[in-house]
Amino acid sequence: MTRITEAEQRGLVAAAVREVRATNPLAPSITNTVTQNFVANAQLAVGGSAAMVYLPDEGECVAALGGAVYINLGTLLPVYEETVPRTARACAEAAKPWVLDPVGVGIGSLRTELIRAVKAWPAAIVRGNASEIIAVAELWGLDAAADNGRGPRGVDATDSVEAARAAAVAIARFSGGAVAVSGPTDLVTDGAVVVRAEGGSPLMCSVTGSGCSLGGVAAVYACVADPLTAALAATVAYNRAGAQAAERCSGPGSFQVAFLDALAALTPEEVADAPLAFEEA
Ligand SMILES: Nc1ncnc2c1ncn2[C@@H]1O[C@H](COP(=O)(O)OP(=O)(O)O)[C@@H](O)[C@H]1O
Ligand SMILES: Cc1ncsc1CCOP(=O)(O)O
Ligand SMILES: [Mg+2]
Repeated sequence: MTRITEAEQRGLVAAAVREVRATNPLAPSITNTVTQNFVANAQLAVGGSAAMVYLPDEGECVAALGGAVYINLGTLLPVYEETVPRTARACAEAAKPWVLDPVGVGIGSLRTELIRAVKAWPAAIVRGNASEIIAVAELWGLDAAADNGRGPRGVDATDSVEAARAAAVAIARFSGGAVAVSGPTDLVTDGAVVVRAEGGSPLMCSVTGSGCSLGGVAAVYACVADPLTAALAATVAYNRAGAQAAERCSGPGSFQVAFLDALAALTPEEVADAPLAFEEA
């Protein structure tokens, strides 16, 4: 099968950005208590609609209501033992894409159990920092090279994005979806192509929720686009808005405000014209 061209892929990204603004799709979330507000505001800034839920039947309900669901394991509650697998299963049964952010994998046993459990209904997009992506590939038994990872330090990466390349490709080939690895240079893959995206700002590491909200925005784009296009659109939007916000702010507090403003003002053309490097996986 011949792949679409780079220009066609950029066209799909622009179309996704445009369609989200035109249709205001709902991407509900089960996400951590630290960054819910930022996730919801970022989803709204790109033109989507947000709804945060906790309970198992709520997860099943929003899997039916939404165009895509975002599941982020950042702060687990006992009820998530039921909520997360039931929601992932409901998404699979309804053929709705869902996005996994395995925040803090390695802290306690429930995160590990949940990541193992949802392998049965894999996410259309797995989004995380390098150490989290390596840890997921290891937990799913996908990538022999993955055990080179040093592992996350809490919610932060200790591995380089390049160190997660093989793990990302392995997860995408297993899931049939896309994987987005964030860092100074982001890497997005569908298992066939690997795309590297420059931009953003180191200030994004000083604002909690930069990664979480990137996952929430990827879910918004997954409401209207295939997983690779959605992951790319979110990644590029973040790189553009992050770079613009860094020029306008005076520190992390004003960065977050400027970032949401920049995200809301992004045009489809700006997102589609971003610096991207494509290569075969
Ligand atoms: N040093 C950096 N320079 C530019 N952008 C960065 C840098 N570090 C992270 N980012 C951006 O910040 C966002 C969150 O990435 P990251 O910090 O890796 O996620 P997480 O918060 O989940 O660990 C992404 O959009 C990423 O591109
Ligand atoms: C600090 C923290 N603790 C548990 S979840 C969370 C938020 C992590 O957000 P991000 O991964 O986007 O930096
Ligand atoms: Mg994170």
